[in-house]
Amino acid sequence: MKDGGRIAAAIEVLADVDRTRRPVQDALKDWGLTHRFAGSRDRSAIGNLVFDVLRRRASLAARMGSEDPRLLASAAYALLWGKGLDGLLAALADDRHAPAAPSEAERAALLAPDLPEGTPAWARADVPAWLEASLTRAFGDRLPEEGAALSERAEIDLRVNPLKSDRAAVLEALAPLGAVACRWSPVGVRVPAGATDDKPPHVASELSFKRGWYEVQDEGSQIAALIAAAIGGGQVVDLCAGAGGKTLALAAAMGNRGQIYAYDSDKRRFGDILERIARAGARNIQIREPRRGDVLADLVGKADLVLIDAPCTGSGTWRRRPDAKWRLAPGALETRLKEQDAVLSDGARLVRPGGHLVYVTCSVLPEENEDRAGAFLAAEPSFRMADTAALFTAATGAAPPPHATVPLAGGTALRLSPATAGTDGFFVAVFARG
Ligand SMILES: C[S@@+](CC[C@H](N)C(=O)[O-])C[C@H]1O[C@@H](n2cnc3c(N)ncnc32)[C@H](O)[C@@H]1O
Repeated sequence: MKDGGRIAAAIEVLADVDRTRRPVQDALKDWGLTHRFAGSRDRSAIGNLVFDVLRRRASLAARMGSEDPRLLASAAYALLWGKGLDGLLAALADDRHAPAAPSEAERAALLAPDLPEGTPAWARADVPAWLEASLTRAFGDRLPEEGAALSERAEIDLRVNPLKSDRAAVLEALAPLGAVACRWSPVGVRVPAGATDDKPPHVASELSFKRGWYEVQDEGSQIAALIAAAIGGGQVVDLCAGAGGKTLALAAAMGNRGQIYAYDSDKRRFGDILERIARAGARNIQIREPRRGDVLADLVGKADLVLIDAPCTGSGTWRRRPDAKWRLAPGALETRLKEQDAVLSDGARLVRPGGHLVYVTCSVLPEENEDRAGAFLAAEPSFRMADTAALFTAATGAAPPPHATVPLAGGTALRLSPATAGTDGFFVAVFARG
């Protein structure tokens, strides 16, 4: 396929997502099934263009004065892919499957040096209008740059598994993919995402992955697990274990010593956790499946450390799931807040006196983060806020990135973001039980 046809395909997929409100991955997959002539490079280009439009949807729409997928995809091709108006016109002229060329007024919009006057801050920052106040609370006058960084294409981060390998070996094995060491995580490796029609690197098909040398895990998530591990303690509960991303990171950081109890209230979320544990060579993980009755009753007041990787809106991961950014609704946020309070209370009872609770979200919204931490401290007077920023330094050997430290109730929490840390957005708060 030529670029004109790829732009037309991206428009079709975007229109499908607008019409059906279904996840973009499903729409892309269906497009692929009904257009079998498209090669894998074409599919990558179409997917990349669709995702790039979704990342910048609000600012592209403000520029073009319309949400018409034809204009959004054309603008993304010309402006985000660096082809310019001339490159766009050439691609459209070169392919009979291409969409209509832009009108005179549309061309002027594409060439304008800035967004139209009066474009609201949320559209400039490419965040949902209803979250502008909340994100301004989080980022203050840095909202434009934080929003822009949340709208970039993300690299792929890997966590090296020291139970099976080391960072030098993984860097060597993945040198053909352009792998480099991560900035903060001592076990982090970063692989570039690629540009325009590049296929995303398929790190899971490498032999080194199958040997258990690394897992795919954002550096922010690695840091959260490293902070928990830096606290120390042999009896650890991972209360929201899901498929075990943080469980495995903890097992590795603990050198297979101690005991990690991995629980999730929804057993379907364990997914392929057993396979992952086996591949990683982790031997200190015990899975506690939810059943009738309290399957954690024997751990009440016993845990040195309870990790709560809480259910959240995922607003810190918008780079990877840009359609979720626009689908998120106030009702879903309200539901997450209730779940977060509930799971914090579930976790608190497990912590022994002198033990710690680590609260983590992959969200940057204060409602899910410092507000939940404040509500927790008010509800559980035996806990006090610890110095999470100091634990960041203990875990990484570096001071936290600028703007990441959140002073809170006499201690500190951390808000990592793509703009400040180059990671997904994460919040980490450590509480100590008196
Ligand atoms: C952010 S995900 C966990 C991701 C996982 N820790 C990882 O690193 O791959 C949150 C998980 O919390 C679980 N969850 C929600 N409420 C819970 C509760 N009250 N108790 C335990 N798990 C809960 C959800 O089922 C979901 O799997």
